[in-house]
Amino acid sequence: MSRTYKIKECFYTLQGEGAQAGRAAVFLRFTGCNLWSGREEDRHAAVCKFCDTDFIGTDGTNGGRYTLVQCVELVASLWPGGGRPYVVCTGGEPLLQLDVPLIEAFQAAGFEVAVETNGTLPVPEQIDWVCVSPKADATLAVSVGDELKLVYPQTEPSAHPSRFAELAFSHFFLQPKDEAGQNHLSATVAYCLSHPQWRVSLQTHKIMGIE
Ligand SMILES: C[S@@+](CC[C@H](N)C(=O)[O-])C[C@H]1O[C@@H](n2cnc3c(N)ncnc32)[C@H](O)[C@@H]1O
Ligand SMILES: Nc1nc2[nH]cc(C(=O)O)c2c(=O)[nH]1
Ligand code: SF4
Ligand SMILES: [Mg+2]
Repeated sequence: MSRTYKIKECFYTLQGEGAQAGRAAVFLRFTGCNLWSGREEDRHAAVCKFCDTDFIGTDGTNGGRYTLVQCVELVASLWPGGGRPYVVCTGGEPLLQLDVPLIEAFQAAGFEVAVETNGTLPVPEQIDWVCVSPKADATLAVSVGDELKLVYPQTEPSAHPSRFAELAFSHFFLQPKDEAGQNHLSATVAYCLSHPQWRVSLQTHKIMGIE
């Protein structure tokens, strides 16, 4: 019996964030994270406290347990044809499950493979686009990638943007923290104006009203 991947949900949408914002993509959301259980009652004690995502279980759109072949079939079935097929592996923390055989199987099916990771786990070099989003209280294990996308502000000094500015990324983004009753946009704009290495990343899917 071959291994299975636990998938929360899988859907076709536009990448909302970062340097690839606006690009059509199949999102594959893996179940589970190493920085929060995903349960509201644990949020205050979690390493990562501001998460905007439900990544528990397999009950979302197209969720379930999939073998490698089934996973690739699912993702490929959601691509409409044309363009450059693109799959964004997210979660939860996708690198708890995403492995080299699955990455290479997506690529063999014609997909470019992206990952959204919290940067605490090693990143397989086969991945085509690596987005790292460091978290204040988690040790950063990744210092190279395509984009570093820091949720801002995180009040802890360990997550100040200056801590990441010298790392080997091609793009540096500050993404305003989406937090009930708070507006972090003006602080994000102000930091980017005074530190031009950084660009603003808006969560444009939320503005557009898509997944
Ligand atoms: C839900 S996470 C999943 C991938 C991975 N665990 C990570 O943290 O990068 C996807 C992206 O959403 C960002 N994010 C999570 N909660 C957010 C919030 N409340 N406001 C803005 N961005 C948020 C994360 O930092 C990450 O860049
Ligand atoms: N449209 C869209 N873009 C995204 N970029 C990163 C996301 C994520 O949750 O990882 C996300 C998401 O959930 N939806
Ligand atoms: S590391 Fe990512 S998935 Fe995990 S709790 Fe934080 S934002 Fe959510
Ligand atoms: Mg999201």
